[in-house]
Amino acid sequence: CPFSLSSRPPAVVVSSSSSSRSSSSSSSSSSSSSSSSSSSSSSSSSSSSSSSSSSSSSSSSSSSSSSSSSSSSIRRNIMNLSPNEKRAFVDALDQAKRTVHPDIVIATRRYAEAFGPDGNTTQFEDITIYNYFVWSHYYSVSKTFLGGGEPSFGGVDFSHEGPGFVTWHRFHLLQLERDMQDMLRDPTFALPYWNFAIGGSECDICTDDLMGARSNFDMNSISSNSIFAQWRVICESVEDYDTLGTICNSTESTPIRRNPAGNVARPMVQKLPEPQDIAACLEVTTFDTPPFYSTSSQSFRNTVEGYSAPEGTYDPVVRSLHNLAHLFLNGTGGTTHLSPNDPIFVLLHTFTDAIFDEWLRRHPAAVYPLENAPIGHNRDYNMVPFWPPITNAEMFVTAPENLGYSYEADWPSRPVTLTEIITIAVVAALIVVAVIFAITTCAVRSKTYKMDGRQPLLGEQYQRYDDHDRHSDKTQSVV
Ligand SMILES: O=C(O)c1cc2cc(O)c(O)cc2[nH]1
Repeated sequence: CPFSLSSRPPAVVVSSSSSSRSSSSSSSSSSSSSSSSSSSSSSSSSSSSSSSSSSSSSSSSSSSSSSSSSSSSIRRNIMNLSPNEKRAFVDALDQAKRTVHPDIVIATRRYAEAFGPDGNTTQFEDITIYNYFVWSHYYSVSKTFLGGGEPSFGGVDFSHEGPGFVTWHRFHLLQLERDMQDMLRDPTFALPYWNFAIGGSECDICTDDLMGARSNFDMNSISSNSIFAQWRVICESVEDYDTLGTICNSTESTPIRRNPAGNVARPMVQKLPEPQDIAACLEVTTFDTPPFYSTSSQSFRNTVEGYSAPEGTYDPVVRSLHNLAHLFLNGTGGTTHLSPNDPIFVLLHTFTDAIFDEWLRRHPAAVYPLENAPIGHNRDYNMVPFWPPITNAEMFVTAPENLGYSYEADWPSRPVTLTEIITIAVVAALIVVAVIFAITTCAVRSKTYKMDGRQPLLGEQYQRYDDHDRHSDKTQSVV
């Protein structure tokens, strides 16, 4: 069982309550059947229970990644949820924000100080399910403390700018989804997604029934009608972490900041990606290319992450797809060490994962780099800070068949190129000419035939008969 979730991330210990999770990366069962979700302490029972995704038709035809029978949860477009389902999802997130994680505690000091000044006082804390989701992302991007007055080293990122970007965030979401399934006692609970590739400068999910509208009083805040206006962020004291060598703890501080499309200093991030950007990205044929970094060209991973143009060409000033959606949010959700504090992070990343899954489906021979990727990003490396160990390779598989979830999604088709338009026009013209030729030929033949049919009975034959008579041997008798 390579990623049983009954345990903890590195530098984190399991609390006494143990849940009996079972999941297998190979068997596609994500149903955490016998989940003991002892939502101890701060759990306030939010009303509704499951935002379980019932049926609902995936609209149109195109290539929707179909749900397989082996999938126990179906991730759907949040805009397609019913009002009750929307409310249930928002409530479930809020419940996760307030429910202490039944299995995990976080380390608040580095290993050297993990047992306290007396060597006997462990420096661990309880943390809520949602805040653990925030903490693990922070931990993966945090700088390395070097001590001795040296500035902390920021050259390591376990979850971005490398092939592990897609696999790391996939497991990150899966862990949250399973924790929430346990909390809700609903193994079919599924995280929805935000189709951020809608172009324009409107945040369609920024409404009070979903992720919170903009406050009327502060451009950078969430409306007080939204439950998310009550949320407080963790991991804000980066200065301390980098200079004192402390680690983010579970202390909550300020409200979420968000000002969609409001970055006046950077017009390029005032608009969301376009649908055709997804189509172009899905056509990039190679999963990742050397140097397996944010400078990679013709790399699907770097394209969906958003350091390349949608067609796959690296350009240092370009921000597209996932990165563009983060930067568009312009606030908590646009800062790497804080971004999951804004719950839009969940929906932005489920959509990024949906693109990854569709790409895997279309490129079954895809290869994940074995070596030469940044630290933590090689195929068989464990992803930091997840525990028990789970490798990138284990998440590089199609979700419906292997991981127990699927996406209900329609994918935009690539716009037709000028060359294709010209080719189509030429072929169409040739067909028209051929049809006209065929019709004309038929018409002429039919006319000839009709004229033949109107030949008088005494025609050529008789003339020939006459001729025959005229030229034949006169000695022959005529009957
Ligand atoms: O500047 C970027 O491209 C950028 C910001 C940002 C924030 C975030 O939380 C991410 O996960 C990625 C990211 N990229």
